[in-house]
Amino acid sequence: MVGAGAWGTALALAAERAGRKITLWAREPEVVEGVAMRRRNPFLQNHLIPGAIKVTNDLAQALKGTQLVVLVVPSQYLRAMAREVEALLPADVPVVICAKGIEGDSGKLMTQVIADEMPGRPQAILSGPSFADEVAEGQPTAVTIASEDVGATHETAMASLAARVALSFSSPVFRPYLSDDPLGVEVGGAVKNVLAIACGIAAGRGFGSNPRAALITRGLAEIKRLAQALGGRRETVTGLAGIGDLTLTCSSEQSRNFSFGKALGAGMTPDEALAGKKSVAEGAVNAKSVTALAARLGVDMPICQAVYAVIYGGVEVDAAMKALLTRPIKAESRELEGLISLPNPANYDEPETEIPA
Ligand SMILES: NC(=O)c1ccc[n+]([C@@H]2O[C@H](COP(=O)([O-])OP(=O)(O)OC[C@H]3O[C@@H](n4cnc5c(N)ncnc54)[C@H](O)[C@@H]3O)[C@@H](O)[C@H]2O)c1
Ligand SMILES: O=P(O)(O)OC[C@H](O)CO
Repeated sequence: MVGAGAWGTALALAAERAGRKITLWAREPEVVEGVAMRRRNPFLQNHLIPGAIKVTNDLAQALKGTQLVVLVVPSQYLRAMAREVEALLPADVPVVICAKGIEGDSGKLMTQVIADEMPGRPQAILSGPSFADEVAEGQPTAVTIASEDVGATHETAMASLAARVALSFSSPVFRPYLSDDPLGVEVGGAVKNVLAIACGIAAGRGFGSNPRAALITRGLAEIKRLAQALGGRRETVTGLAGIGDLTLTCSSEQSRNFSFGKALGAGMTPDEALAGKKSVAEGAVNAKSVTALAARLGVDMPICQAVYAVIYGGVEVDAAMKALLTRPIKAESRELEGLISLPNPANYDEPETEIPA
């Protein structure tokens, strides 16, 4: 397990429950010390880590003899980490990507980052609605594991990397589903972080259930559009890694992204809301990469753009909301999308607030 933040640690516990032998690689000496001496990780404080899980900050030692590497560092660090791992790992050992994000500078998906840095290496992606704390606690959780080699037949699916990874984690409390659409799976994971910030903002502003339901539903339409533009399938977006994760993170204060948004909605600046946080609110980074990628592909993602405008454009929450709600009236269905655009009378008295792209 390369990365011993909350999620790497929870996945180590899940795999240990599934009977695997785990070595946890941690970047921070205090994490190694905490796990080795007290069986506690400061990133996931409430859970005892069984002695069978080894911990080290020596990457070569962690990778020695391993049959599967699970990469669990945040998306902005994945490229550098993959480069380090690649130099130490035999070519045939597969990797599982667990980061949810799109790379800032390049706009690349995590699978593309791995293809750049670990060319030819078999890769799978694990995503879905899964708070680390609940997985660590052994609460029932279902995730999606995707790899391109799942194929269309029983034989190819059974022999796929996704199936092998699923067996590595599967236990009576952790149920993986297989997918052959890594792209659709990862777009869901990256964009839901930004949408969770939007829902947090609405909650922090004091709004209730109607705005949240609207943001989740229209946010899902944004995920679908981006996934499809990149070659993923709309259908994948209705699965655990799409609507499942979106529903989870948009409705719980356990989500770091939702909580970050809530602080913004309550009036904090982005810097104030992020100050002193050891854990990641990846959507804050992804608001930039998602909107840049959408602009490059010509994909309409107004909610993500509004979040970007609040975090980076200095746009006030109320102005961003009004701008979203008073856009031209459009059709909801896929078939009519793009055909209808009515001037919105709700916008008649004031010029529309610009949401910078
Ligand atoms: N926490 C969850 O509930 C959860 C669930 C599913 C997926 N994820 C995803 O897993 C990934 C890891 O998140 P997390 O929750 O474990 O993180 P975390 O916030 O708990 O910990 C931060 C992690 O970032 C690492 N880090 C900090 N600076 C680094 C650097 N320069 N280079 C490499 N690593 C560095 C730390 O070592 C630590 O592992 C994210 O992409 C997240 O979206 C998290
Ligand atoms: O706390 P968040 O918002 O990073 O969400 C964690 C996981 O991605 C939930 O599936």
